[in-house]
Order: sequence, then C-alpha cells, then structure tokens
Amino acid sequence: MTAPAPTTKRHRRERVPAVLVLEDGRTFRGQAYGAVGETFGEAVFNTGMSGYQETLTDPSYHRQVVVMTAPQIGNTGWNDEDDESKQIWVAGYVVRDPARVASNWRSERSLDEELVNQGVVGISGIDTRALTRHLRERGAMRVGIFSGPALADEAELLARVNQAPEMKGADLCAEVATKETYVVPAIGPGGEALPIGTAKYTVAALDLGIKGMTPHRMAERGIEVHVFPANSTVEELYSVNPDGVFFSNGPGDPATADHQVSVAREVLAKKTPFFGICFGNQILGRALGFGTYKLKYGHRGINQPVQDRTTGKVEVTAHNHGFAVEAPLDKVSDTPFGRAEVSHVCLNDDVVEGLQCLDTPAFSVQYHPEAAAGPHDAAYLFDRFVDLMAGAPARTTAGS
Ligand SMILES: NC(=O)CC[C@H](N)C(=O)O
Repeated sequence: MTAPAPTTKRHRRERVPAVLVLEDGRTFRGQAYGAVGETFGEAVFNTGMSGYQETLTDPSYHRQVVVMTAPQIGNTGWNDEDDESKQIWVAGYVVRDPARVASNWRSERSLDEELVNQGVVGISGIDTRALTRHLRERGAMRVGIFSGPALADEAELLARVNQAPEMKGADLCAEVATKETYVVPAIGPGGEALPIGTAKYTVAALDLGIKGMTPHRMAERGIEVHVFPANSTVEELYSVNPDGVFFSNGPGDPATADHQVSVAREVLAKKTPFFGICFGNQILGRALGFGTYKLKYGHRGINQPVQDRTTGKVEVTAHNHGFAVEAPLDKVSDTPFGRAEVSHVCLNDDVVEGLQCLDTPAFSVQYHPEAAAGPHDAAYLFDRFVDLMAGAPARTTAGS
C-alpha cells in the first residue's frame, strides 16, 4: 500500500496585536494566535518538540497558559484522532513562530483554526526563550493574554492579572472529569473490543482529568476499565467488583484533594491493588502521610530522565506536573499502611517521581507512562499493575 500523499494547507490570517502580561509586570508584545480576546491562567512552559495536540487536550493543563519552548508549532496541523479528551483545556497558548503551512496526511485543519473553533486565546511572535528563562528564574506565575485592535494600557491589564486566581489552593479536578461513569472495554488478541464482563481484569478508575490514552493502555493489556467521576465514593468504585483501583492525572493543587485521599486510604486498607499516575501519585503520597508542595516551575515535556530505583534503570519520560510529593529519598518510611519508599526519582533535580508500598499492593508515578506523545520507556508500569492484580512478583521491564 502506498502512503497517502501529504496534505498541505496554507493558512493566512490578519495580524491582530496582542500582549502577554505576567503578574510581576513583565510584558511581551506579539500577534493574536487562535481566538482574539483575553484569558488568564498560570504561565508554564512545555519543552516537548512534538505532541502539541495531546498537550492542548490534556485536562491537567486546565487553567494554565502553556508556553511552547520549541519555536515552530503547528507544522502537522490538527487531526481528529489524537485528542486526549473531548476538548482543548489549556487556558491560553503561547508560541514563537506558528506554522504557515500545516502538512501531514492526517491533518484536517490548522492548529490556529482549531484554537479559533474552540475559543482558545493565544499569542505568537514573542521571544519564548526570554519568557521561559524568566519563568525559570522567577517561577510559574499568573499571566494574562489580551488581543484585539485596541488594547487597554498595561497598568490596567496588570491589575486584572493580579485579580486572577492562583494555582496554589485550586481544586479543579471535578471541573474536568466525567460526570457519568463509562466503560472502556478490554482489547482482545485480534484488536477487537471484548464484550463487557468477559475481560480478565476489571479496574475502577477515578477520573481526576484522565487522558484517553490511559484506559487504552490498560485495555491493551486485557483490562476492562470502569471510569468514575472525581467525587465518587468507595462504595461506588467497588460496585464493579474491581481487581484493581486506578487514580488518574488531573489539574490543580493536590493539597485540596481531601475526598480522594480518604477514598485512597480505604482502598489501601482493603489491600486492593492500587496504581496512580501524576495527581494519583500525589494522592497516594498524601494517603501515606507525606506532604505535597508546589515546584518552582514544574516539569513539562517529553524527555525527562527518571531513575527506577528498584532496578537502577533510567527511563526517558513524559511529564506534566507543577506539584510534587515530599518524601525521604534515603530511607524506607513507616506509614499507616506499612513500609513505603520512593521508587522513582527525577535525575535533573531529585524530585520524587514514584512511590511504592512494601506491605500493601500499591504504587504510583508522578509522570506519564501512557506517554502520548512521548517515549514508551515507562510502559512496563502498566504490566506491573497487571502483575499486582495477578498477585505475581512485579516485573521490571516490558515483556521481561
Ligand atoms: N498531570 C497531573 O496530574 C498534574 C498534577 C498536578 N495538577 C500538578 O500540577 O502537579
């Protein structure tokens, strides 16, 4: 079969002035990108050179204005297959040099058009390197993007940025999670969806902002995934008689997730196999009695080096987190659920990237083993979850 010819599409738009105003008063002037208007959020930067569609549709970015450090964004346009959720979640989007031509055989429209369709305000043509260095030195902070033919003066815009809510203390997961429970069927050996109720394992997944790829990675391993709303109770999760419980990624400050922490504690007490990703890792940390704290500027990208301390192996991983768990790296901790240790650590800055209980079948990671876009080094963690449900000793790499 010959590959379809690439679809290229030229996209022209009028130049509308725009300004980005940081809460410390620094401003950057450029042109409107995406919808024209105004938006507020927390300014964060993402270092991924690809995967912008998955980044934009990751619900963990809710209320964040994402600055792309890769200078050219939009080159492969927008397709109808790669979304991680039902919509774009970023509060605003910042790029240096938007593609003038979208070229990819799956592209349906340009990124700019999709941002307009979904009403997402962005800015282009600014020095994203200077902005990123500023955020790295001063830390993530509130920001506003304003565009239109006539912009108010900067003092007035700055005052409005300073009225926007902060990310610290924000309780956001229920805003992005499903309202209704749904089922992702397990995938059979021939790639077919297995009838509900026939899969080898059933997992109850608490949706705190889940990315579509996560239940898919479980389904590929013969798991039927029942996805529950963020505020579900333990009784609701156990109504499907799960072999394992999963807590997803999600936006906001984990210090606000008291309900989910109490649900996690009940799961741990029942000794049901537990796996958490990102926000789910922070909740497991809190359930074990550890604290969480806000990182200066967080980890967002697809090439972060993480060491699995249980094997010594280093993996290249996808990240999106602004908070982290505070747990001792150099010793096993005693927790209400037995001994626990830090299983994974980021080699750039020693931030805790994973937790493992030694007396309870539970573990979690701060990063994204489902990795779309991104490397697949950490996919073995889904196999570890299967092993935990099978009652087998954990395996260390995919297929071993
Ligand atoms: N991707 C996530 O789950 C992020 C978790 C949390 N909102 C943080 O920023 O750290």
